Amino acid sequence: MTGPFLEMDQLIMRFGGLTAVQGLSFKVEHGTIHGLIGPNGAGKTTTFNMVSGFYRPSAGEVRLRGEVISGLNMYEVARRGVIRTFQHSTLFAEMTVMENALIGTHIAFRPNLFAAITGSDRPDRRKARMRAEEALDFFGLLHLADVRAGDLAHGHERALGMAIAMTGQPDVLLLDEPFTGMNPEETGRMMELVRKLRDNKITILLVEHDMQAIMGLCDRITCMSFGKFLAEGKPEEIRTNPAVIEAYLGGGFHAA
Ligand SMILES: Nc1ncnc2c1ncn2[C@@H]1O[C@H](COP(=O)(O)OP(=O)(O)OP(=O)(O)O)[C@@H](O)[C@H]1O
Repeated sequence: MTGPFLEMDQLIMRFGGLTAVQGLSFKVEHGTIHGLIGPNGAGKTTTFNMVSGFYRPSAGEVRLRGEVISGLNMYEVARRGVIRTFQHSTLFAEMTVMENALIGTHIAFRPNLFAAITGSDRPDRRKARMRAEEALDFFGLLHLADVRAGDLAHGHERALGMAIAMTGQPDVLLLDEPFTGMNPEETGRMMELVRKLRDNKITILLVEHDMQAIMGLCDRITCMSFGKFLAEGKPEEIRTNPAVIEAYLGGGFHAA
């Protein structure tokens, strides 16, 4: 691999007259947990959407291992190993935990109608089930495999969202506010799991408002404000950066 692992280069996103992201550049190193922070409306979610292929940038590029991935659709981006979770739950409430996890595996195993008719997709289906079981086990959900997703406790629901993303075997996992609505115990447990993902060489880009979680988890943090790059550094550098503190003033920056 030459150059940085994941690179955002001069990203611009315009919505009509509003420029939500204005020339944002930063790099994410392989195997790290990289935080993206900024006050409300700074452009974090829009940036995520450009990285995951949900939005095509108005200008600029996202590169993975030097290959341009911006402009590809979400499915193509996922096939290259970049998979996101959503801020709000997108589970199928009426389906079981296992069924939800199996849906995630379809990102990796392109469903093939012909193979399904002839039965030649059976090994794939077995592999998909193994992968789904592995992901559920990793997130401590295997014992809940037959429970309706809609009946899960909030912490388990968020964990299932991550397990679904993991069944796609990402190299890069984009986590959008994974700790929202979690109690401190659930947050602590989830932080441990995110560290374990990093131990397994998965690169994490994390948007999160819980500053304690961000500061405790991230190797590096990029802070944006009004759609622009503001600062980058290690958690302790960001916590004490005057420009970052200023950007958050009035917005409730409680860097523990
Ligand atoms: N689809 C859209 N159409 C028009 N404007 C949008 C759209 N999505 C976001 N915006 C605007 O772009 C700006 C950045 O929004 P974005 O959601 O990316 O910020 P954020 O940093 O994720 O905020 P928060 O922390 O509140 O989630 C905001 O002014 C928002 O209103």
